[in-house]
Amino acid sequence: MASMEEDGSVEEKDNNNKKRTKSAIAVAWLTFYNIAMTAGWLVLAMAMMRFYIQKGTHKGLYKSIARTLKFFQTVALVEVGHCAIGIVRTSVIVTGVQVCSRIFMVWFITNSIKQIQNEESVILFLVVWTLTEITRYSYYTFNLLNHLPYFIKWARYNMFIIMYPLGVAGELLTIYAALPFVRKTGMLSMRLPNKYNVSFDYYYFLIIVMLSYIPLFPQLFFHMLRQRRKVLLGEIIVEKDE
Ligand SMILES: CCCCCCCCCCCCC/C=C/C(=O)SCCNC(=O)CCNC(=O)[C@H](O)C(C)(C)COP(=O)(O)OP(=O)(O)OC[C@H]1O[C@@H](n2cnc3c(N)ncnc32)[C@H](O)[C@@H]1OP(=O)(O)O
Repeated sequence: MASMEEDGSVEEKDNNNKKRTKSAIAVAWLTFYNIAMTAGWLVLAMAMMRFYIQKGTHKGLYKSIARTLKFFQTVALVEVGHCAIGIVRTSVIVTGVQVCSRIFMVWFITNSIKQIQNEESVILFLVVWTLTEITRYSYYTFNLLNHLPYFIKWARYNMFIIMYPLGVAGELLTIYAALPFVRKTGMLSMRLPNKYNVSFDYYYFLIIVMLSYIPLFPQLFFHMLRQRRKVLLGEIIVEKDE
């Protein structure tokens, strides 16, 4: 009996140790990830400023930062994995919509349609994303290190009130600017007849994507308002199970 109790407590200790080790690994990974992403978006911010100061125009700016942007925005897919395996307390759906819509904007709109890369709306969402991500990833980093300056916390949970609508405006205007090119070229579309017997019109798909902002954006925005109330005002918020 004594030996069983001993075994039990050894097993319990072992489990606790595993939990501690796992969370230590998770914390180490998240700290590394957030520092790398803060650095990445800072590099982007500096590259954009340097370009504008040197050239005095936004024309050509997207092209000059495209590789770095594609890399860091695509890496953000890892965040959906963080939620799925439970190392961060965030909804997979909220993160998935946020990350996928950004990746879609980068790869399937701005990168694929060269004619729109110099639109002001592209610069608008790029500046907004950059400011948002520098704040967000530095918030997570300092939070993990238990040394969170209040102004970063304040910025994380206040800036989105202006940045979110501005970012969405930049994205929607960019998709809108892409529509004539997509219609003219028939890019990424499949017309019948074809061997798969499938028809897909990217032009109408983009219109559906634009319309999907109407139900999805308020949900993301209100999610952030709830987070703001929780973190800045200390309100206890009971989230529905997903
Ligand atoms: C096929 C194409 C489909 C297209 C469909 C289109 C529809 C799209 C419609 C909507 C479009 C939106 C487009 C977006 C535009 C922009 O981004 S504009 C720029 C402004 N944007 C913002 O301000 C973004 C704000 N939103 C968010 O930050 C997101 O909601 C979020 C990224 C999902 C984050 O929210 P959430 O994680 O829930 O809140 P937090 O308070 O930050 O975190 C909760 C807890 O999780 C911890 N955590 C999360 N991530 C990390 C991490 N990387 N490292 C460490 N910890 C992390 C965080 O600390 C919190 O933990 P606790 O403190 O313990 O609660």
